[in-house]
Amino acid sequence: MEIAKVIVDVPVKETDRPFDYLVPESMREWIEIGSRVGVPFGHRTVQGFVIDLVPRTGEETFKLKQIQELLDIVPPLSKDLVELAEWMSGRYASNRILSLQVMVPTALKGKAERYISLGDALDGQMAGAQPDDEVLFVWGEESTTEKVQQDIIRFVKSRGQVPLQQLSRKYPNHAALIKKLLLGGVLLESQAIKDKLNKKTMKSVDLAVDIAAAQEALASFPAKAQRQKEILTFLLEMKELLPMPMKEVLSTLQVSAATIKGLEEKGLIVTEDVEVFRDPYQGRTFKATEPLVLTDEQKLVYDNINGRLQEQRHGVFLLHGVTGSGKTEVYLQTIQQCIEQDRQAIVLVPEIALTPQMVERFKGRFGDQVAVMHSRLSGGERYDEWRKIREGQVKVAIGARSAVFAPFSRLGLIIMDEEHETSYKQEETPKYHARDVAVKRAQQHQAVVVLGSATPSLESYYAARSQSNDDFAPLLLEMPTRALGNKLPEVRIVDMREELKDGNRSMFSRALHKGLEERLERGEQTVLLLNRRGYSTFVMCRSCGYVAGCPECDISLTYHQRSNNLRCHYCGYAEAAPEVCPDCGSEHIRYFGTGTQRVEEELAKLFPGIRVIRMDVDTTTEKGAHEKLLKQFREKKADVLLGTQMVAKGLDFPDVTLVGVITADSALNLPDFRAAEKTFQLLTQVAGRAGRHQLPGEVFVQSYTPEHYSIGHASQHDYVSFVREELLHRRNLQYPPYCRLILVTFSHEQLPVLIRLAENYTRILKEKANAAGWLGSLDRFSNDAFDVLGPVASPIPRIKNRYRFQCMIKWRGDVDAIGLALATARRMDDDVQAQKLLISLDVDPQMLM
Ligand SMILES: Nc1ncnc2c1ncn2[C@@H]1O[C@H](COP(=O)(O)OP(=O)(O)OP(=O)(O)O)[C@@H](O)[C@H]1O
Ligand SMILES: [Zn+2]
Ligand SMILES: [Zn+2]
Repeated sequence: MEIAKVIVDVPVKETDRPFDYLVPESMREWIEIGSRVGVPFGHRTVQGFVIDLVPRTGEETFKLKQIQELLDIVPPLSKDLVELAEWMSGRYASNRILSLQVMVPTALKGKAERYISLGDALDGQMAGAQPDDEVLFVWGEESTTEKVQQDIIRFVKSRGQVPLQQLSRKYPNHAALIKKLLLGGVLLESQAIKDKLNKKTMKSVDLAVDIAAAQEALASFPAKAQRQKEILTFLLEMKELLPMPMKEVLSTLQVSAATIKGLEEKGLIVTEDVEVFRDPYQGRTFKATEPLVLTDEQKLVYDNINGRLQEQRHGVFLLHGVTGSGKTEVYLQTIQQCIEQDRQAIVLVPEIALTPQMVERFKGRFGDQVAVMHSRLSGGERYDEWRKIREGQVKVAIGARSAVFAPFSRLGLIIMDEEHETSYKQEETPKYHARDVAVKRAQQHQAVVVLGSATPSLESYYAARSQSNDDFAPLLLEMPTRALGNKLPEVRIVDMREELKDGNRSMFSRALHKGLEERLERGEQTVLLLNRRGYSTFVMCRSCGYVAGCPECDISLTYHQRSNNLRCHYCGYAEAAPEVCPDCGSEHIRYFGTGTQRVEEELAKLFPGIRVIRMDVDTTTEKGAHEKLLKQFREKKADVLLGTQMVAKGLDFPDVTLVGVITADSALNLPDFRAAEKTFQLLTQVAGRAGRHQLPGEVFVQSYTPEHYSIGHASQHDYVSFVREELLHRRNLQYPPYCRLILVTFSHEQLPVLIRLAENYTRILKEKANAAGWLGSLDRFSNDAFDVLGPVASPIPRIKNRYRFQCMIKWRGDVDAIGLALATARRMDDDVQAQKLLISLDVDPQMLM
């Protein structure tokens, strides 16, 4: 007997370690690292993942319990994913079970029993079988694999669906073979019959006899059975494709269901329900595309990446290519190479950019070899896509963040488009960043990572420039010009303070108004961006652009309506909300608020008859809505596409010649040290939507602080100057990439208890750091550093009746800050138990609010 190390599904600290279970003899061949099992735990049975198997030494002092059941035949996780989960748990201070679970589709998390049925790859397998041969596999009999295989197939076929447990009991010594059949699609693993919802079946037609018998029957058919003869002939012709969907037979031959029934009664064919993969893109045709001849710039980049790919050696590239430089074409051709090596590729895109246009480009080039993992897919659809990946039916997986766990076995390439996007960071535990996971996973597979963006994150760019960070130092590749040779659009900044001064109280400046008018006359299109991020939270003067900021932290203060004061969410500084502007004395100081709906109304008022498509959270909640709206816009059923961040990314519309940004500053004033970076990125991206094809583009950026460097550099499309200036700020204030952050959030129902415990935590943390000899504060010139800010009330100070406090750890170098933060949290276990304190760690947080 062997011992399995199992991580159980009880996500509390006490159980965050492997437990030992005996592997019963009957499961020995079936259980592998990555298997999902049911094990007794306390008084109940819980699920768990096998993360290791060790031989039994016989020295166990107490009686170990046995694994009770095996939940899937093919383990949902492979050994490398189990290792990755372990790494992730350490890297992001997450419970192991949560790290493992994030890698498997939700459909697999349920308790439903697994069943085995026949898959649709059966044709070849059944060709030699004699369906009426009654010799069944006999226990102990010497037999060839071939024979066992036929036997298994016949067994499953005769029962329709066989519970997994039953199959493993009947064939205890043929686990490898059954797994092979499952991976080859000959057998199919599915949920219990009771949740039929999860499975889609199709009425199909198959031959009930072998080919020779069918041909024989055909030859001796009476002449009057012409229709039946046609069907049989057709099925024989299509024998490789059997079973065929009934619908297809009916429509191709124009025969009736009754005729098919007649043949079935003769025992020549069978009709049955066959499970089909739900293809969410079914019925949509994708125009096939051919590789384009690369421009010189593209070629250089491509050669670099491909060189590493051919060596089958790990490497990370940061592709900095301006909007429209043709990054996608480089991705496509690199993927082609990867496929030709018989390896597989993952393409990560921000959820928001997972538009049909993006999918179309990959489906257009690689067709059915692409699986799409979209969060809007149903659980069942996602499960199907996941299975296609695991079974090697597809070569490319495209999806948001979690697609980084696509269960490919021969991974060659991971592409991360728009690598700067914050949505690559998961906000729930495990709070992983897909970029780090991608790099780690690629390391395991000797695969290549390509991080692409027109506006790389400062962390990535800095790492590439300085080559200092050893576990992540990408090689920098640049594409500074557009693939089609056209210029980047001209960006004009409109000073909204001047507009107000001149009596224009509208949300549209005169220039943008005129621009819109011209587009309407010429029948060209406009994209309008309303950056809603951060609205209503900061205080700004409409006369002079003054924004209330923290004197200590260089971030804007957040307005708190209830207490009518302004607070800093980093250090806790607070002041009363001003009545008049402290800078210019104007009374036009207020907290900001406007919405897409208001813009839409204003547009209708100013331009009667204007056709506007509004795209924001309200109009895109429905499945497929996003896609429908974009399609309408592409078909020129509207003059204006108005929306939030959603309209800024990845869209390529030839007739868009005007882009307007209603208020560029709104994100600048968030209490987030990345505010300037985010603003720069957004402006650059949205400006990049204009003039991508023949027609030249024009961009108006409306702003109350036009002198801000993020706006100025974005208008010049000058990434490098922006970065230089931004890095200076980051260095002065000691923010990433000059250090790393850990955000520790505490919550409790009682405020005084919370404050005491949060203070305890920070005190212990500081003491330990001191004892370890790490510096107390961040010195600009020290290599190792550790510092703690806070605790202060969280930006959202109470959620669901729990008060929240937080502290921020800044660290750098060889100090084990993550370990210390976690150890300190665990040391407070008693408090956690007795007083219901919750502590959550966010390593490298993206959201500071
Ligand atoms: N080698 C090429 N020859 C001709 N056209 C090309 C070539 N490469 C790209 N294009 C075209 O240039 C346009 C811009 O390319 P693409 O959308 O891939 O740029 P991108 O770098 O991904 O831009 P963004 O960051 O804005 O999404 C597309 O219409 C694309 O078809
Ligand atoms: Zn003012
Ligand atoms: Zn502050």
